[in-house]
Amino acid sequence: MWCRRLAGLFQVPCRLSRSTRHRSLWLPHDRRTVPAAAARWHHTAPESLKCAWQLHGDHLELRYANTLMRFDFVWLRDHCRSASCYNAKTNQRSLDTASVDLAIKPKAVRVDETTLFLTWPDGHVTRYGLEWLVKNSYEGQKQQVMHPRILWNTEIYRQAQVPSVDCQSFLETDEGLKEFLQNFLLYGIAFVENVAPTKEDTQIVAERVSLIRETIYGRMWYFTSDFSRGDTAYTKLALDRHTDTTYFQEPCGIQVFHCLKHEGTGGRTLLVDGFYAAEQVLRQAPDQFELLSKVPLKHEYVENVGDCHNHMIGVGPVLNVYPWNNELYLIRYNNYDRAVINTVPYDVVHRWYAAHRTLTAELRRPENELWVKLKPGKALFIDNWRVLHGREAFTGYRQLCGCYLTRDDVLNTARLLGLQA
Ligand SMILES: C[N+](C)(C)CCCC[C@H](N)C(=O)O
Ligand SMILES: O=C(O)CCC(=O)C(=O)O
Ligand SMILES: [Fe+2]
Repeated sequence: MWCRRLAGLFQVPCRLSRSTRHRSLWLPHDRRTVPAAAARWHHTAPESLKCAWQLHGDHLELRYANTLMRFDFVWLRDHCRSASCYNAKTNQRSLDTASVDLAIKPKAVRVDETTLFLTWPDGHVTRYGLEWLVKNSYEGQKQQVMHPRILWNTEIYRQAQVPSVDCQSFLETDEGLKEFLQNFLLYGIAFVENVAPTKEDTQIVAERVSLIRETIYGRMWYFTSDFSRGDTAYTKLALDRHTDTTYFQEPCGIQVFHCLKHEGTGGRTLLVDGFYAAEQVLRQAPDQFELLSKVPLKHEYVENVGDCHNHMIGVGPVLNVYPWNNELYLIRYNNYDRAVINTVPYDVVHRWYAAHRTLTAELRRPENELWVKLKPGKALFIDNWRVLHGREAFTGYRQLCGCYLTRDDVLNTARLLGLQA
């Protein structure tokens, strides 16, 4: 069980070609409403290959825009967009799904050039635009990614010459904010330049994008190497690449850093695209990728320093993928904060260590590392679900401020500006 390939990991999108072996089943067009018992192909126009459908005992099969879709009858009843089933003002379902007979079947089905019509046993009629069905069907979704991204190594990122946005245009124009967010969504990092080097100004910049996520570290935090908290971040030591708050059930979505002061040497910031590294693992060793996406483990934060007493535990795999299309959406990688592994039997744990090693080797390739020196005025936003950060050891006084953002609200802002997020 543990080692089974992810179903459809390499599956090509479910598109129907003309040479499909079902071809002989595609029967000529029939415009009449057909009783639900009919199990043969119907076309919307003679010879039309654009749209055809067939009723089966427990589902409707529909071919449209080169996509073969299968719809469960309860699904078709549940998503009815008629005024009594769906409130178009609030975009909310009014239908009580629990009142739908699980054995429901349409009494009659008809398809014209644009629309599917279903008549239910109680006489209720449901209509679906064929375009809507392609967009909203499982098969349609499977062919799409949720989040378009450009995976990068040092070379790819440098070649792309992604511009930083100027603070004024970021704060005052929608175009500035949109350009910033587009880069952030594509690369998982983005910079704002010419921010006044104070905590208050950093907060204004952060709040332009999202709500601040308050955590055990506060809302807006300052930190320096004073060991005021029981964590290596509050020292001058180097920090290897990691994502933050892996010990939360939902790790923070975005991290904002703004270096307010550094009088000394070292202290450069390291950035690595975790999804680029994970993709290399998927190519080289799909079984290892799968293991990393299936084996749940704990990360933990235990703190007892001064007045700070905290014990946080987060559970989840290193790689988190959407089950319907295997798209990676979250990497939890922090070897400092990884807890005792007690959720995995011994033979699996050994294979997990091997998989973790493969991923670590990719994450540590020098050609995947982006080193930047954060300076006062330059605020950095990091997608903490994707891009790992670290830092070089340093000397002297160094002060960083920043905050975490709630991911939902960053994506909300992006969608309102018309971006796919
Ligand atoms: C950013 N700030 C200094 C507030 C907190 C640092 C948290 C460090 C912790 N080891 C983690 O990786 O989550
Ligand atoms: O000091 C730094 O540059 C980053 C430290 C760190 O990893 C963190 O605060 O999350
Ligand atoms: Fe960190």
